[in-house]
Amino acid sequence: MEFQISLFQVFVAFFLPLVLFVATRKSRAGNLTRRLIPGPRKLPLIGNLHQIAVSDLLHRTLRDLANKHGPIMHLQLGQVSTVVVSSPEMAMEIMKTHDLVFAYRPFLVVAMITTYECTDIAFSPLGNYWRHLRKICTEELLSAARVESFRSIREAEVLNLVKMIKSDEGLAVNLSEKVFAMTYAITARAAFGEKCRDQEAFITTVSEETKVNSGFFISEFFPSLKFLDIISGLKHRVEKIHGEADRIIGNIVKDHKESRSKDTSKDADKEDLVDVLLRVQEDGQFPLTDNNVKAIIFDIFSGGSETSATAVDWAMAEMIKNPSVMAKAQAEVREAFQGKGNVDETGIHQLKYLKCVIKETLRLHPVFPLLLPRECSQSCEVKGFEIPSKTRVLINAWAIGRDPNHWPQPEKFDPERFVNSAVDFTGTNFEFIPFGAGRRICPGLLFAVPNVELPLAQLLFHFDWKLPSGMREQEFDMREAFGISVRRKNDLVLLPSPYHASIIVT
Ligand code: HEM
Repeated sequence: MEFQISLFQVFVAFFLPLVLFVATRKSRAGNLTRRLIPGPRKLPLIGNLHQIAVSDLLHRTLRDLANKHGPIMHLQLGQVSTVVVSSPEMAMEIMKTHDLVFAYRPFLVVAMITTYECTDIAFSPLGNYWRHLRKICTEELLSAARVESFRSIREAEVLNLVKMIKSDEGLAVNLSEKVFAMTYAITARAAFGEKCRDQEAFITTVSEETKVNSGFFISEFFPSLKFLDIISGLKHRVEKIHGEADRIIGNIVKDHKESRSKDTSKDADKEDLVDVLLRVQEDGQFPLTDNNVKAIIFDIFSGGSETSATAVDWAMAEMIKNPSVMAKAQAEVREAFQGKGNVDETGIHQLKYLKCVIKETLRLHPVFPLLLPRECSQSCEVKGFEIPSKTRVLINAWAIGRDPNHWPQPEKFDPERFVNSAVDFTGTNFEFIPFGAGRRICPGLLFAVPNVELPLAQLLFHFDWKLPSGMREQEFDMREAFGISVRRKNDLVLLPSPYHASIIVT
């Protein structure tokens, strides 16, 4: 990460004259909004880039700027005219009132490479192809019935996690590492079925690709200077990693095709996600190429694994910092599953307080603090401000979740605020949008929730948790790492002790 920031500084220092020359000729739409939407003063050519480069945690920098300039703010980021939205009211304007205009994604060089030319779900432009993919998600891939069909996979992998923790009894465990490995294993089994060749290699490559994608690409701010990504070697690095991931997923798809041609009688409820996509491909009602199938599987991996693990990680960290919350959540889960000695998904709906803990975690730590970037498809008036076509729009869900006008004591971790509250993350309460809202809302919500609930319930049921000796809650590290999705900067290392009523660990 330090490398990426210093690359930016080197860029500003040495390439500025070049930028001056090219950008004056190629800059488009940018300045149109200047007199219309408030924003900080801009420098020639780099605009406001110097103001956002002060920290690598963009959501925090943007919140500080919004506090000075307002909930709708214009920034000129190099050549890219950008509007940042930081209040629930403005978010509702973008994602509800004018959702059709703003449900586009900007063209990003790195996304072109890693998403098979934007034929995945997340970066595909609004249109028939994207609509069809979303339909496949709701009806087939990520439906409630499909998610339920993966229940035994989740239960088995979470139990594995519990057993692994138990096997290191008496030692501090790197919980982050183990939880990330577990969610990748769940997604891999749901996507590919029982262990398939190269599964481990695929997981390693995808997580590497996710890391590189979170880096700083000059072309994101200076689209006309794409060649600098080539000179810096970043484009080559992404292409290399993606080439390897493509080779592996290509083999997996090929193996699935071969086994389908031998056995055509697979029950729909036994299908893995690659099977589902290949069946849609075979049906032929909607043309899906092999690359389209691969692009969708990549989305499910990058969307499905790290996100849930990140949420579990932050929830455990917050509970360690707030022992009374942990005690209450633990009492709830132990009371509900006392007779069984283990948690399964049949009774998990009883854990009302745990659900509040998860909501509170996602309020303070939305996995994508700026959601995914949107683009305005045609000039549009929003609350009296004119946003020109092609403007990039960032929605600061992190700042919105901490808006003092909507959340009393916004910085406090207090799950009680969700007890007896109807506020939910399904995209109708714009003060709480960790999964986004509108047409582009996360289609993996039903898949994500049990991936967060079950591990947390099991971790709380089977173990008591504390910090390794010598570390106190007050000095516990809660820093965030740089990235599009925001993980903890340092892994969560905790000391577990087994619970006597557990049938697994005692
Ligand atoms: C805690 C877990 C998760 C969180 C917090 C989360 C959050 C988000 C957010 C904020 C967006 C962008 C919404 C917007 O632009 O308005 C998104 C999009 C998306 N998510 Fe998730 N997600 C999670 C889990 C998942 C899972 C499990 C899957 C798939 C299995 C998934 C697949 C996707 C896809 C494909 C998109 C792109 C949708 C589109 O552009 O049409 N996500 N997610």
